[in-house]
Order: sequence, then C-alpha cells, then structure tokens
Amino acid sequence: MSSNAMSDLAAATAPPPAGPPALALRGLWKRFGTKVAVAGIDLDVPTGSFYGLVGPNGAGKTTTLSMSTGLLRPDFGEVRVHGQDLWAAPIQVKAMLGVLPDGVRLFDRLTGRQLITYAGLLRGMDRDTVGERAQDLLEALDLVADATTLVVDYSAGMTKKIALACALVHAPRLLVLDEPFEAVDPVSAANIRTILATYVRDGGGTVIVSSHVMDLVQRMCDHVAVIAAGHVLAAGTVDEVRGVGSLEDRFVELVGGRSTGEGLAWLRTSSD
Ligand SMILES: Nc1ncnc2c1ncn2[C@@H]1O[C@H](COP(=O)(O)OP(=O)(O)OP(=O)(O)O)[C@@H](O)[C@H]1O
Repeated sequence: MSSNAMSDLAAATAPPPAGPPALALRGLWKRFGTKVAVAGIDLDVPTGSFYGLVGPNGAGKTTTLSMSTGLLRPDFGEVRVHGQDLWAAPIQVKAMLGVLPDGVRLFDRLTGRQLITYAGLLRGMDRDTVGERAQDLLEALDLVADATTLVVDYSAGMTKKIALACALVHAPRLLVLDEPFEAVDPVSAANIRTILATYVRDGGGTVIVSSHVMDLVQRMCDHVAVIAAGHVLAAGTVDEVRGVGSLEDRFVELVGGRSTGEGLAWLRTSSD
C-alpha cells in the first residue's frame, strides 16, 4: 500500500478531530470588594454534554455563569464559547448563547407571547418563525392559557418558564441556565427536562444548569462540576465525580459543613 493510501486509510478510520469545548474557562477570577467570589476557575464543558454545576450557597456558581455569558466582566481569565473568545467578540459569541440568568428581570408589562416574540425579534429572527416557535414553546411549557396574561401577573414558576422560552427561541448552540427548576412544578419540570434532553440528544446542543438538587443533577446530567469557595473541587462525568456512592454523598464529602443543629437548643420549644 502506498504511503498516500495508508495516510488516507488512517484519516478515514481515525476518530473525527474533536472540536473545541462548548465552553472553556481558564483562570477565571472575580472579586467584589474584599470578597473573592471566583478564585481561578478552569473548566471545559464538552460540546453535546448536559453539564451540571453544583455547590453550596455562595460558592460562586452564579458569578461563574454570569462571567461565562457576558453578563459580568471577569477580573482575570478567559472565556471561550466554541473556541471564540467571549470578551474579544461578544456579539458573535452571544449569538450562540441562550441564557436564563439568576433573578431574571423581564419586560413584565408584555404578555407571555409578546415577550417570547420580542426575544426572537431581538435575535434577528423573522416574525413568522418567531410566531411559530412562540406557539410551540407556550404549548411545551404549558403556558398557552396564560399567553395573553401580562408577565407581571405570572407566578414565580410561570416567570421562570417564560424566561426559559425566551432563552430557547433562537435555538442557541449553548444554553446556560441558572437554577431553571426553582419554583417550577413537577410536571413542568419534567417537561423542561424532556425539552433539554432532546435538545442535547437530537439537536446537538449543549446545556449547563446550576442546581442544588443533587438527585436531579445525577439523573439528568452526564457531566458535573462541584464548586465551593470559588474553586472547582471536582469535575468530570457524573460517574467519575460520584464514584461508588451518590452524587449527594460525594458532594457532602467534598464540601463538608454538615451541622448537628446542637447550637439551636432554644428551638426545642417543648423543653419549656
Ligand atoms: N454583586 C455582588 N456584590 C458583592 N458580593 C457578591 C456579588 N455577587 C456575588 N457576591 C458574593 O460572591 C459570592 C458568590 O456568590 P454567587 O452568587 O456566585 O454564589 P452561588 O454559588 O450562585 O450561590 P447560591 O447557590 O446561593 O445562589 C458570595 O459570597 C456572594 O455574597
């Protein structure tokens, strides 16, 4: 066999070259006054993964996700989305992102349908496509009956769902969702999980979710990172990180801090 033919064969049988990660964080730092919120985070989120970000309250999850999506400028470090530097090319990179931020503020004097439409038009989509997708999203998220209700009159869970619809409407390559299931009822949460799993499996998208619910992350995600005090304590596939036990056990082992409640004797009112 000629050396050319051999190299052709090698090229044909070799695995396709891996593209850059959907999200790559390098040396990310953020300080608020004297408080270091994120202390040098490195993280690779593989393309096509369903990635969970877990950590105790105040660990730096929201700060990390805000810096990863262009909502907050890092003090140091680099954010790359599908290989492109976020802070060097924010407009191109943001076009690839769908974001559900923490404590989202919406134009809540619009109705649910108007808000999704507005989000789609802002993304440069044509009105017909936006209209079709708005209807699909309202149906998938069980919001059809409230499509003409002002968002200001939505419950917390409905607000979360309409914000998620706005993040999804332009079919982004990378979805970054800060606590997407908070305040959402179990049926809607299951629907959202199905939408996200399909988006990863069939649509080639990547999802990053932050959550405090370990069981949910263990069942839903294929990768996970445990963050505490602004550092990554463990990251990898869910099976790698959890080892032989549950993710919750591993989380408590890594993060520690279980309290016995002994200092709250005064709460035992029956001892009066
Ligand atoms: N704008 C801000 N100004 C001052 N400190 C801040 C600010 N944002 C976050 N912090 C601090 O940075 C740390 C990390 O906060 P962050 O919101 O990123 O944590 P988190 O992991 O998302 O927490 P939680 O799980 O409770 O939502 C906390 O100590 C918080 O008090």
